[in-house]
Amino acid sequence: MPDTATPFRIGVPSKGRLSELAEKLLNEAGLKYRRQNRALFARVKPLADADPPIDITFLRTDDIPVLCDEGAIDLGITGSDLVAEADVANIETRLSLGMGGCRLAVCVPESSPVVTPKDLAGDRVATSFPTVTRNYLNEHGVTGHVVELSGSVEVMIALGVADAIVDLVETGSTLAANKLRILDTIGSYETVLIQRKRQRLPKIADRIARRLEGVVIARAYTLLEYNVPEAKLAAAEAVTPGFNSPTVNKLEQSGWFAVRAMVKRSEVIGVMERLEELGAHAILETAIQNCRL
Ligand SMILES: Nc1ncnc2c1ncn2[C@@H]1O[C@H](COP(=O)(O)OP(=O)(O)OP(=O)(O)O)[C@@H](O)[C@H]1O
Ligand SMILES: O=P(O)(O)OC[C@H]1O[C@H](OP(=O)(O)OP(=O)(O)O)[C@H](O)[C@@H]1O
Ligand SMILES: [Mg+2]
Repeated sequence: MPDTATPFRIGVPSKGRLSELAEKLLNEAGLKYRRQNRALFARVKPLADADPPIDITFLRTDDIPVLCDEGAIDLGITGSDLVAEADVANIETRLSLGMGGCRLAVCVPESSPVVTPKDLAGDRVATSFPTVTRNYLNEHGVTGHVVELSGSVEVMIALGVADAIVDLVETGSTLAANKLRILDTIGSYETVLIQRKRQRLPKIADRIARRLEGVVIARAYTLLEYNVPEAKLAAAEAVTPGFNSPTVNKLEQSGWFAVRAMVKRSEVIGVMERLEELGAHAILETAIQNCRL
């Protein structure tokens, strides 16, 4: 019998760049809460009367994978880089949340003679991602000394503590400011929803994941509507295939069709220009607040 007395716990970052992003995402998915000063929990209305209460649990971002693995929280919002670093067995990624994109890179001074990862042999590598770093060095058959730190890794070469670093890169401005260059990219990461492999309350977890998925898709897509002559309809549908398929309706004006389709936000300007070139008229873009597909 599942333990329905214990609240359903969602671990979210208590501070830092992901904290507000996570709160906004959960709010848009209908999970609204207010954190009282520095409280550890904030209660959300249950999704259904019979459900246990849902507690948003405010944690260090890097602790969320471990606490999910230990069963202290049922779902967690954290960085997939931190999931890789935690390297725990009982969790899985349920959903990419379309935010917090970044890379983990091996970086060396701009003036360094190092050209390939093998040139790092015997070097000191400073990082706050020791597990990922050791795995990377092993994969490349390189023995190096990993200097484990909790932050401000980018200054360790200048401090004479390291010959290279493994750190997160988003815009590259920290590297430039410290006269560092990327030797190799270990991986790309983003913010994810994680869950225990054996869910305590799977129905609630599924419902929350579906709500978040609706918001994530709505943020990534926009709705495009336009009118197009029959002769160009097939070409236009190829430009706007939609999430599954476009909606097409005959217009009163003979030989013309109205098309409505979801288009990736990142592509919509180019799509509108291609439709215009095809002879489409009344091309309208509408934001999608939420969706279920
Ligand atoms: N430029 C970035 N620097 C650090 N983390 C980033 C960056 N871009 C995205 N992220 C994501 O945010 C996570 C770090 O969030 P977290 O809140 O722990 O640290 P933070 O926002 O850097 O705050 P602080 O480092 O001050 O604790 C990373 O693990 C990564 O998934
Ligand atoms: O490529 P960029 O856009 O410069 O971002 C990467 C930098 O951002 C993070 O540091 P953060 O700002 O989180 O400070 P921290 O070192 O205290 O975590 C990360 O540790 C890098 O140093
Ligand atoms: Mg940081």
